[in-house]
Amino acid sequence: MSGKQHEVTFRFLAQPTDVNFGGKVHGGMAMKWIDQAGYACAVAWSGAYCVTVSVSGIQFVAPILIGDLVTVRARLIHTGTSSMHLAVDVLARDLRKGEQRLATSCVMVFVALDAPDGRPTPVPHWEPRDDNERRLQRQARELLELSKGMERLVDPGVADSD
Ligand SMILES: CCCCCCCCCCCCCCCC(=O)SCCNC(=O)CCNC(=O)[C@H](O)C(C)(C)COP(=O)(O)OP(=O)(O)OC[C@H]1O[C@@H](n2cnc3c(N)ncnc32)[C@H](O)[C@@H]1OP(=O)(O)O
Repeated sequence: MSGKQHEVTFRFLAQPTDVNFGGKVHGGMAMKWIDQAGYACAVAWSGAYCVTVSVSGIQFVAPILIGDLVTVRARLIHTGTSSMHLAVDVLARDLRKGEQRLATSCVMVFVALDAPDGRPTPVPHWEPRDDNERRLQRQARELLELSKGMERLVDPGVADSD
């Protein structure tokens, strides 16, 4: 069934174990949910084991509180040969008031592997279907160029410096 499902949504309640001393969900917890939803979306699209290679432009725009209904939505916005670029949004709803707000968003890149410790393997091609998806695909390509620029800033000797 690879190449069919381009979107995955998780829904659950924010729990006391997810929050910090201020009563707000830890940024790291939100990132874990984002990684899991992105992983599920990438595996569903590719039909292969996938690894995270980058997370870009992560923004924490509103807090998530205990008891909020959390929605994590990951959707495909670009495919390369073995890579899948996903927009991931985290929404929080106060169930007493019914108001939903955007809490966190980012763009992630996953790569499909031919085995859990294997090499990159091709994924089904994804085509945008409307102007909004074409805009998101353009942004994914721009972020990829920025990401390549960041890679050039990494000191290749850093792994030997300890
Ligand atoms: C047995 C089953 C177990 C199941 C279990 C279930 C567990 C259920 C819980 C799951 C929870 C969540 C799980 C999340 C998954 C992880 O968290 S995985 C852990 C974190 N990630 C990693 O360890 C990945 C480490 N990186 C690598 O191993 C290597 O970089 C890779 C990914 C194999 C790529 O190797 P490479 O030599 O760079 O390959 P290369 O051919 O040059 O590039 C491949 C593609 O990557 C792209 N790429 C490389 N670097 C970048 C970058 N910085 N930015 C953008 N694109 C990039 C390239 O553009 C290329 O794209 P395409 O042109 O093919 O479309």
